[in-house]
Amino acid sequence: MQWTLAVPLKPLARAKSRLADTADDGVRPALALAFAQDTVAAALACTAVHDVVVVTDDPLAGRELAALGARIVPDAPAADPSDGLNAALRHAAALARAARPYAPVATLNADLPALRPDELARVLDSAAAFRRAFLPDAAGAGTTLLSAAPGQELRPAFGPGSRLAHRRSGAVELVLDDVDSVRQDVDTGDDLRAALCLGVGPRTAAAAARLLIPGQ
Ligand SMILES: Nc1nc2c(ncn2[C@@H]2O[C@H](COP(=O)(O)OP(=O)(O)OP(=O)(O)O)[C@@H](O)[C@H]2O)c(=O)[nH]1
Ligand SMILES: C=C(OP(=O)(O)O)C(=O)O
Repeated sequence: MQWTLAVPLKPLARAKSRLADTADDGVRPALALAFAQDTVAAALACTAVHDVVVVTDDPLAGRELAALGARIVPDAPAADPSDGLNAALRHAAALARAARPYAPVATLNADLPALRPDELARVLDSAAAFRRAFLPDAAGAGTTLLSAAPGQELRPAFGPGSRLAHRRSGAVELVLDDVDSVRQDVDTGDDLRAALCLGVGPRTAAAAARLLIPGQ
């Protein structure tokens, strides 16, 4: 099955605020961009992926991710600004549906710098059996991927506790071995160290080397 992926990315100056103790304001935007570049490059290299739509209002990230082959769309105006992420995802999913009505759609967070194309393919192949499905993040409370089969609404419920929210919404939780790279999002310094242990993409490796993280 050939999926369209919607990848949301917050403006870089505001992204990854929980990494402030690991990466200060001067370097965090570049680190957030590196995460997104490695995520999108791995997604585009996945055999199950037809195309990647990045939803972002950040001009630099838009240019860099378009250069990798992603389509860039701006965030939708959100009625509730605290729900900007879910509004952005509904907007991207609607655009994806308009372009490819019979294709399955999935969202993928932009902070998966260790993402491996083969592991993403396994997750998407499993998701294809369900109307809606999701993958919990490595920490266990969040979500890194939410999928919707053709004809199904995505109904994203990202935010704190989204694993439970997606489960309660009727989406099927995917329970898979050996897909750590799709689950390892990076919110904190510990997450970044865990991702480095899995093996990150080249842009994140270069950006993290500049942080001089112990143990690298
Ligand atoms: N387009 C868009 N993407 C968003 C928005 N809010 C969050 N995201 C993206 O959604 C994904 C999951 O968000 P988080 O893991 O909380 O990332 P974050 O908001 O950069 O991190 P914190 O500042 O630490 O909360 C990441 O890829 C973010 O860039 C938004 O309002 N618009
Ligand atoms: C927005 C989310 O990301 P995180 O929990 O990583 O902030 C989520 O998992 O729903």
